[in-house]
Amino acid sequence: MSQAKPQKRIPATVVTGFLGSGKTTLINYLLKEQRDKKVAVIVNEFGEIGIDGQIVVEEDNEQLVEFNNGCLCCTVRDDLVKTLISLTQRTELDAILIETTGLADPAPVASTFFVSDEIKPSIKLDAFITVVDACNLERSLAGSHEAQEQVAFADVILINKTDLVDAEELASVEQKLRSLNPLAKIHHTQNSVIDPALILGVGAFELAAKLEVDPTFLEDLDHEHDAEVGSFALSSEQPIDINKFMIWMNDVAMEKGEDLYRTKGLFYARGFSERVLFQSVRMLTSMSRDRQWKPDEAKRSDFVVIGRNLNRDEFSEGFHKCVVAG
Ligand SMILES: Nc1nc2c(ncn2[C@@H]2O[C@H](COP(=O)(O)OP(=O)(O)OP(=O)(O)O)[C@@H](O)[C@H]2O)c(=O)[nH]1
Repeated sequence: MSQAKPQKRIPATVVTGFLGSGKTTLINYLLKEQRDKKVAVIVNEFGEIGIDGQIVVEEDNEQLVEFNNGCLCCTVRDDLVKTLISLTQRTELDAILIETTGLADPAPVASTFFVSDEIKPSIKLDAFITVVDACNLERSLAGSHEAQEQVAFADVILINKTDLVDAEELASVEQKLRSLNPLAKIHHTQNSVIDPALILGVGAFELAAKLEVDPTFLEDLDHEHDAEVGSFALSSEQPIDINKFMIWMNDVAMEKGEDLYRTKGLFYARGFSERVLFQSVRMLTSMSRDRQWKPDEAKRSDFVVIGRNLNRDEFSEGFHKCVVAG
């Protein structure tokens, strides 16, 4: 009897970053480097004419380009879902790249992948890549909420235009980014040149991979800084009542959705033989079973919270109320 072939889920990579940071340069570079692959590109721009789309098309007609006029984060999320569905039906794709406008709020784009049952079986959000202009980071962050969110949401950050800053400035840019997003992988680039393997097919949920390599990774995560956007980690070695946690976090997400950008956690949950993965994007929360705990592994829960003006003590209190009393 022949077995049904499991459906391959196409990885989708969202490229975000502030105006002029080097997103189109990156997409073009990736297309050139991936000539042997079938890659679809969705370019999202304000305005009637898709300039970036025209720049991206180049001469290679193996690759598909779709346009959305308007901003992905506000008006055209339905269009994004429709475009993604049509892409999966049209051809066997190896990857999808989505370039957002420099002014995009990343949360609604991310949430598209969480909420749409139509695209979930065939497309997976692989990673959020945020391209940062090393020369203009401070200015962009100061002037734009979206720029802060793009950094806070990133799974991978490219500090681009390194040719325009000296080593000291570069170190300070990196420190600033780290304080806003301690989880993201950071790479330095010039003209967005990077090994595609470092940004494509990396898996959006970086926390699990990082903890495999370094279980103490989250221990130094608390940062004291003035920025409105920040992050902290909460941990416990005692089991968590995951139902209680979900109820609490759903309430918190509803109440603070505007300021709670993103959370990610791996939990030692009572009654589960697997690690439990929880993440949220603004008001949307999701939970799933991860791999089995290994026999020699110390069970623990680590939960990372990224957002604006969040009170760590309040979160810590709520979190520790979900710890099962020993
Ligand atoms: N000096 C320097 N210029 C760069 C680098 N990377 C990109 N640029 C230039 O920066 C400008 C903007 O690059 P784009 O790739 O169009 O930036 P973008 O993020 O797509 O811009 P928007 O679509 O406006 O948001 C272009 O003129 C690029 O050639 C770099 O590493 N160094």
